[in-house]
Amino acid sequence: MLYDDFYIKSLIKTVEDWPKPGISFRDITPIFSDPKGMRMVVDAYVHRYIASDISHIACIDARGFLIAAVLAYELQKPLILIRKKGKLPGKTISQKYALEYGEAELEIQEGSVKAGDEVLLFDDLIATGGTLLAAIELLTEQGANIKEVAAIIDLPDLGGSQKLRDNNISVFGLCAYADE
Ligand SMILES: O=P(O)(O)OC[C@H]1O[C@H](OP(=O)(O)OP(=O)(O)O)[C@H](O)[C@@H]1O
Ligand SMILES: Nc1ncnc2[nH]cnc12
Repeated sequence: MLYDDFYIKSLIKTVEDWPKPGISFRDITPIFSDPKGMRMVVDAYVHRYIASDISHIACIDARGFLIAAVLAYELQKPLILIRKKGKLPGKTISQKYALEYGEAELEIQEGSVKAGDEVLLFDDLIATGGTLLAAIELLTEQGANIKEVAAIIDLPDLGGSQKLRDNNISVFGLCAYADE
């Protein structure tokens, strides 16, 4: 199904002053209750990555899991979960970070990637880029290469996608919300 930016944006709802005053929260959950929207988003990523040489798809807790799991299934690639602190059993490596509306800590299981792995890192949204940069640190610390970062929404005014590009990370955002 051909990607239609207008259609996808008609599904994404903006909630003002949530979870904190001053934040315009871009709610992607209606995409998942709309089979056409879900198909359109998944197809856009399948089309982009079907012929690429990615070896793994990594994704970030929690909204990043939703599309990444379907994409990993479609592309038949192993899926690596990067989770909020305290959720993964066994030996983990963790990384603290700041995001648009708070602070948190991400973890990955030790040995989930290795040198030579070509990872597509997926999250739902790029704001300040703090979350993705922390995830990149966890993956590269174990020797993996970040082939590309993909997200449904980019908020370029918050500087995250530029910060990633400044760190030589390739970034693919499906749709963008710049200051309207
Ligand atoms: O670019 P940043 O400023 O770091 O913000 C982007 C992150 O913020 C949201 O995650 P959140 O921690 O709210 O988690 P959730 O997916 O569990 O709702 C979103 O899903 C991204 O991961
Ligand atoms: N403005 C925003 N909307 C939805 N998720 C977010 N994560 C960080 N900033 C966000």
